[in-house]
Amino acid sequence: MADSAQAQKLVYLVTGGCGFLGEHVVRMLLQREPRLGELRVFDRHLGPWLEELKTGPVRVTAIQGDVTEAHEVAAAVAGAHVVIHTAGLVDVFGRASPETIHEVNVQGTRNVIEACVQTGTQFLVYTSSMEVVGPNTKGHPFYRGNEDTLYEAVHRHPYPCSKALAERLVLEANGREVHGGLPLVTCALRPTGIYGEGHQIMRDFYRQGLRLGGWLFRAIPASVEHGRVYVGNVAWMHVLAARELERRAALMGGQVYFCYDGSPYKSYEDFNMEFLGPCGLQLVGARPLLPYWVLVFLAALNALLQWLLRPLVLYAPLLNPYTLAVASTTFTVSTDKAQRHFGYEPLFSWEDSRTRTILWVQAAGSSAQ
Ligand SMILES: NC(=O)C1=CN([C@@H]2O[C@H](COP(=O)(O)OP(=O)(O)OC[C@H]3O[C@@H](n4cnc5c(N)ncnc54)[C@H](O)[C@@H]3O)[C@@H](O)[C@H]2O)C=CC1
Ligand SMILES: C[C@@H](CO)CCC[C@@H](C)[C@H]1CC[C@H]2[C@@H]3[C@H](O)CC4=CC(=O)CC[C@]4(C)[C@H]3CC[C@]12C
Repeated sequence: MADSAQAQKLVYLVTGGCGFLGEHVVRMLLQREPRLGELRVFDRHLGPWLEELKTGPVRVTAIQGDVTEAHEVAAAVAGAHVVIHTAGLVDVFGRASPETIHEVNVQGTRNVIEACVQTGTQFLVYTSSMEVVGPNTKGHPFYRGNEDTLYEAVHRHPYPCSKALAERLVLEANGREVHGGLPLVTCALRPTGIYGEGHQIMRDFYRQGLRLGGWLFRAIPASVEHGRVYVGNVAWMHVLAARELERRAALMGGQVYFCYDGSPYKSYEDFNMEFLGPCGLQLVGARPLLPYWVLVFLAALNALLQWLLRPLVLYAPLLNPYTLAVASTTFTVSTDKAQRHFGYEPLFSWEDSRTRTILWVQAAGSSAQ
């Protein structure tokens, strides 16, 4: 019995499998999941890199679809053993409307859950976010917190609101009976700010620095610490969680886990300089060059301009009241819950993660010129 279970080949579905994190999850599954028989990659926009994966020993099926369309999700989920749901609209810059963010992140997640229930898929791993917890609207620091740390989670921005609602749906669905009579087993992983190969904001900072002659200017005090996590380790945690959900259903079902690794706690800007520095950029100023109230004013001005210009053009700069609040609030995680529950250890050391990211930034920068 145990032998036949071990020999069984499994069908995995990764929603959002062509995104920044999703691509790493897809590649990690192919490298590190020995029981993988078929890998379905579901995304609204399929990447051309998927073609090269189709020549390997595992069947890779690319499915162009929209998580907001229940029938498309149900068709993709049917027959899958495990779903890793990373698809989401990551927008804290006001590019999409609050309704669209809600539709993709909340209704999309509801569709995934219902598809599991209808088609008999038993295991669901959801990519949540640290934003479900905070920083809150009051700017309270979250210092070396874990999954049990008490924190006043109050959100107003559509993105964290949507992630919190979706996470709740996923956790509440744990234990629901799926088609065939077995219980659904779910868990949610909460990455902090992810970095690594494919990180668009890092690339944008690099290009901006190049345009400014190699300089970036400090805006946030170095004392504000952020916990960041390497994308390869986030992907690895997804693969392990998905694998162990079956064996450890009673322990892991309905649980949340922060995604963590050995990346150092630093301010957002100082952390980025770990990669941008070796690529030739310099961060000017030991302290912020502008007083905080000026940044608050500029962020508010950007929000006003975005609102005024919306009928004519999309104005969505990096700085707005929400991104300023997140960047200016300490949020660091210190936990071993994933290690205790399913044996997670980071696959990539900080040195490896740093080197891989630097190489990617260098390549991304040169391809831009
Ligand atoms: N980037 C970060 O620092 C963090 C991201 N997360 C979460 O990780 C997940 C992945 O985020 P990223 O890879 O950074 O974003 P991303 O934007 O690179 O990837 C999201 C993927 O979902 C797809 N997608 C979006 N709407 C869709 C729809 N309606 N139907 C089907 N596919 C759709 C996109 O095409 C994209 O490929 C998201 O759920 C996000 O909330 C959580 C914590 C931190
Ligand atoms: C004030 C600027 C001066 O240089 C810096 C602005 C940086 C911001 C754009 C980023 C600072 C913190 C980031 C967020 C954080 O890493 C947590 C996140 C989790 C998610 O689930 C999605 C992305 C993000 C909200 C991330 C977005 C960019 C920042 C706000």
